[in-house]
Amino acid sequence: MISRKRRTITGRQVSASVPVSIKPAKSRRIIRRFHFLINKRHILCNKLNISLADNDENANKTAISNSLSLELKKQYEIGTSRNDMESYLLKVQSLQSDQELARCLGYIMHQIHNRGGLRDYQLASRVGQTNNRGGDSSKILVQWLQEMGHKSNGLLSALEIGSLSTENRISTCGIFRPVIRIDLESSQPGIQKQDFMQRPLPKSENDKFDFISCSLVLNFVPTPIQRGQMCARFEQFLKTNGHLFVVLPLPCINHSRYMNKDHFMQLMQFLGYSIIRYYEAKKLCYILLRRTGIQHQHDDDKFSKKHKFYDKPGFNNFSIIL
Ligand SMILES: C[S@@+](CC[C@H](N)C(=O)[O-])C[C@H]1O[C@@H](n2cnc3c(N)ncnc32)[C@H](O)[C@@H]1O
Repeated sequence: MISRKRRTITGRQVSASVPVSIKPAKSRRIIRRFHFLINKRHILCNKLNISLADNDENANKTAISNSLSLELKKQYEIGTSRNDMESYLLKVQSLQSDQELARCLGYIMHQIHNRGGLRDYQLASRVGQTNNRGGDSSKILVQWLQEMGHKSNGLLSALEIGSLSTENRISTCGIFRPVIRIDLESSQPGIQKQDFMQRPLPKSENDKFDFISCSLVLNFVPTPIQRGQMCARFEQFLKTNGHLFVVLPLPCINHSRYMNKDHFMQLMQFLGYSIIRYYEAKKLCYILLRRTGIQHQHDDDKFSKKHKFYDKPGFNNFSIIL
């Protein structure tokens, strides 16, 4: 159970202190719906030749208003005819006219940013972090750090990307001070609204972090190239020998045509990390890496292209390209 400020997932008004609980099936539905929207957004942007270099709402609005679209802005700002738009979304691949494509994109933006799509997605994810649903993923990180001899003396700085709560173990364990928490959409005080890809670069080694946590964020990033850009960017925020904690849904690693555990590890080694810990749970995999700065060499196109490792029915297309 968690506290939430504005409304329940069904739209009912609640006071700040009323805890909200969402049944697992409903959480899954919200999360699936959100991934459906960002997937369609990606297809539409490609068809419209709009480059959404990030997930930022304002950047999206700018990209959109520069390119098309009274039609699109109209949909974005007021949103209309839900049933029609939903049926359009199911056939975006076959839509041809820019006007139709722009209407769909505007509708998606409206759903994500104005109709609470991202907010409800975060809420569903936060409910998934409660103890009776497995707890937040930084529990594993803290357990590992304690095994490695780190004490609760607040000597290390941490950046938590995609932060949904100030109460996660990373914030309460006492090992880290400060913990800077950022998210595309701040869901509570203490979490800055910021896109990591737009975060100003540190000016000196001292401004860098000892730890970066990136739990269930890479899979949220819409394209393989943008995921690669995020992986490459961590380095600029990490002190030498600093640690990076990555959590991914297990199917990204064990059920993708274009990714597996070895390939992910080699990609991170190529970027100058060594692997410290790896753990697979039922649904997630947890990886702790240390930034050594020593890059492992590989064939030129090993990470700059997709390589098909498996071609089995039901596999997904998760990949990372540098
Ligand atoms: C599934 S939630 C995961 C949250 C939490 N870290 C966890 O482990 O459950 C993904 C979050 O990552 C955030 N996110 C995605 N891309 C981001 C970026 N470029 N910068 C900051 N936050 C980002 C999203 O807004 C979303 O709240």
